[in-house]
Amino acid sequence: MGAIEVENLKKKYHKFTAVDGISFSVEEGEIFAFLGPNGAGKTTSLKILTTILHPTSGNIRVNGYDVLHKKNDVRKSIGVIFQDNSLDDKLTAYENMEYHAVLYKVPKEEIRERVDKLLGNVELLDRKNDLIKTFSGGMKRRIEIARGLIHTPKVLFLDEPTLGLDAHTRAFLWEYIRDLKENSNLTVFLTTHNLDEAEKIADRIAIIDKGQIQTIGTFEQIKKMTGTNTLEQAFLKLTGHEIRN
Ligand SMILES: Nc1ncnc2c1ncn2[C@@H]1O[C@H](COP(=O)(O)OP(=O)(O)OP(=O)(O)O)[C@@H](O)[C@H]1O
Repeated sequence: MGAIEVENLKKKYHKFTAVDGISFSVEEGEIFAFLGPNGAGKTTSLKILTTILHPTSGNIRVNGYDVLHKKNDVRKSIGVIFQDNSLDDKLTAYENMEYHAVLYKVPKEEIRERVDKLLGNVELLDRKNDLIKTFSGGMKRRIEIARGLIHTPKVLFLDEPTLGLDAHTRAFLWEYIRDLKENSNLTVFLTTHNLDEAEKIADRIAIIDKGQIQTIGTFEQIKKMTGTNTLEQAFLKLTGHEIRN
């Protein structure tokens, strides 16, 4: 059984088809990237996989749980980091993490240790008692990722994880995500329109455009299948040059 299994997923917003019958699976411990231009259907797919949105049709399982009928089981077994900052600016880093831990029923006696360890991993332990409103965008994203791991999820979903971050924070997060995979067998599903991001951290990439998967494979397989030398060339070959709205 894959960590994520998707069969013929469709999502319509009224008459507009945002996701048009996609199928794929992600193995446990794999880093899988959904790479696509603006409006491709990446965020819509991620919201369906994380039970935020209802699909129009399709069979979707995450950690073996059906996203329509076992919502709570899915939610308990995943961590999700969306594009928008979802931290409470008026609370400290520690309090934001603690709040999330309580919500996810982390045993009370384990909370302090887990928070400290995760804050240490993202190099923000010394700032744990500072208010989030004093943090930079990159620091907030690091806290969000640490927070998303507090209940030891089996699958981590990241929507454009490094959008708007500087090169140092991007490199740090890419390395951190790879470390998580190596050391805890975490499965990672991320959306991105950053070719570099997909190439640097994903084990496999699905190129999605106009609601459909154009190709799936490793970076090397995609280059071979498209007869190109770089992911950028493959991407443009598969998705064309037209600007998306
Ligand atoms: N609530 C909604 N109502 C109507 N249309 C929507 C809604 N949400 C998204 N769409 C449309 O569905 C399509 C896919 O959007 P989605 O946000 O999934 O794309 P994306 O690949 O994540 O793009 P981006 O990289 O720009 O975030 C877009 O054309 C978008 O305008």
